[in-house]
Amino acid sequence: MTQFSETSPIFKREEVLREEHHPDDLPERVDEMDDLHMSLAPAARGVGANNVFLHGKAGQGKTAAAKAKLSELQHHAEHESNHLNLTTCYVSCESHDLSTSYKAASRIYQELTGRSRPTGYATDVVMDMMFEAMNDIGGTIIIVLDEIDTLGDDDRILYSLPRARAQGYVDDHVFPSIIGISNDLQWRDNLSPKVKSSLYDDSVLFSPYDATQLQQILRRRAAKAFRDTELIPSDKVSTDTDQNGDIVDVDNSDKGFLFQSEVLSDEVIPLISALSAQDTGDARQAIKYLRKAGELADKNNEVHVNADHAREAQTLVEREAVIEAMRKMTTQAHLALAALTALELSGDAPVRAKPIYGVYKSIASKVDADKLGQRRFKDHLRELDMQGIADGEKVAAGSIGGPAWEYQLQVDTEIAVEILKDTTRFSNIDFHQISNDRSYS
Ligand SMILES: Nc1ncnc2c1ncn2[C@@H]1O[C@H](COP(=O)(O)OP(=O)(O)OP(=O)(O)O)[C@@H](O)[C@H]1O
Repeated sequence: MTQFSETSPIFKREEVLREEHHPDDLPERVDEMDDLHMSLAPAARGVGANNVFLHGKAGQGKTAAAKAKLSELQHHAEHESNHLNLTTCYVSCESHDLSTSYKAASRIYQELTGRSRPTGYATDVVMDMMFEAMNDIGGTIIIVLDEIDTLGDDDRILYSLPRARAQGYVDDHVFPSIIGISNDLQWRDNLSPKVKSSLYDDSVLFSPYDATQLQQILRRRAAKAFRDTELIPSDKVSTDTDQNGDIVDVDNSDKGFLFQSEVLSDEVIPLISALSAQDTGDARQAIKYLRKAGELADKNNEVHVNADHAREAQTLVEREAVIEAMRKMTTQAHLALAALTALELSGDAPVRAKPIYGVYKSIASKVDADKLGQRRFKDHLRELDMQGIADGEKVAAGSIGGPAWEYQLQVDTEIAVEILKDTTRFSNIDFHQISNDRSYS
């Protein structure tokens, strides 16, 4: 039996590699932080911040930048300013499932007042309660709405909140504004012109990190998280040390820091950075790979993290992401997955789309779901392929001509069954029985 241990040969402070760690400095985002600074600067002058929209792909530091800049402003309000009465409020629309203006307004009300979320009122009433709470607080109020696209088409709050002063929803002594954050560019483009013009006075684009920037981010984290790993100010480094390539910017000063680690082999951070940069340039993903690589070494009681750990970490993290994607799929996508899973269990995969469609229709009847036509059903198979859940391969055309495709699962069949059975609709389905029942196809 493996014993639990209070110490690790690898980690010093592994929590630094978790999502809840908030960096104070983001030297790779100096320009974006400057833009954000300009948008918030009017608040320091007592006239309220501009509304600003931060956009860019996932894991590009949008949330981290907003939180860091707001804490700078908060520090200014508390220690440097005589007049700035500042209230900030961070709301994650996705985590709290804020898919309507009603839900968003009631959550903001809760955050501002500390009271419970109002329920059972009309949307207008809850919006009024939110504005009334702002009147009670007074001064500059900056609301961060993260994953703002969760609101979908219900854009009422996005119209009312940024224009609250102009519309007279709040008193003259109140200056509310929004920092909206989204990685869904399509959603932003589809906003009505009315909302677009009121929601963002300013907008800041966060473009994907390249491999060099990711290396810097990882080295700063690694120096805090791993044992015998540090950043040494370059003016304190003895001249006979080889400084090639590992100088890290820590706090936007001109002073570089030399990265040294007894635990991470030299290739680990460049490899992880290259893997993540080739993919989406997502810092969250890169940090996850680094943490997982450390955990793998730790699990084996090894004292060094090497490139093999990093590669295995990537495989494991990607697999977890696919599983997460499977859980979040729509009913129709789950039905397509269910049909392919049943055929995988019966040993019939790789299998063409037509027999999968037959099994799909049978399962759809069994769970009382709508049945799509064959063409739209095939879109779902292609979607499973794109998400890495299934593998589709073009095979020789049938006698009538045209390309034919064969599909097989890319994920472990038992995992697919487990995830489907977690979905209420499929909880009573016996996939092993379906796979034995030839009448399905
Ligand atoms: N320049 C940076 N320096 C240090 N850590 C960073 C940097 N950029 C991002 N991170 C870290 O990467 C992770 C993801 O960043 P963040 O949540 O800010 O991204 P995001 O752009 O808001 O992504 P999403 O749209 O998916 O929410 C966080 O752990 C954050 O601390």
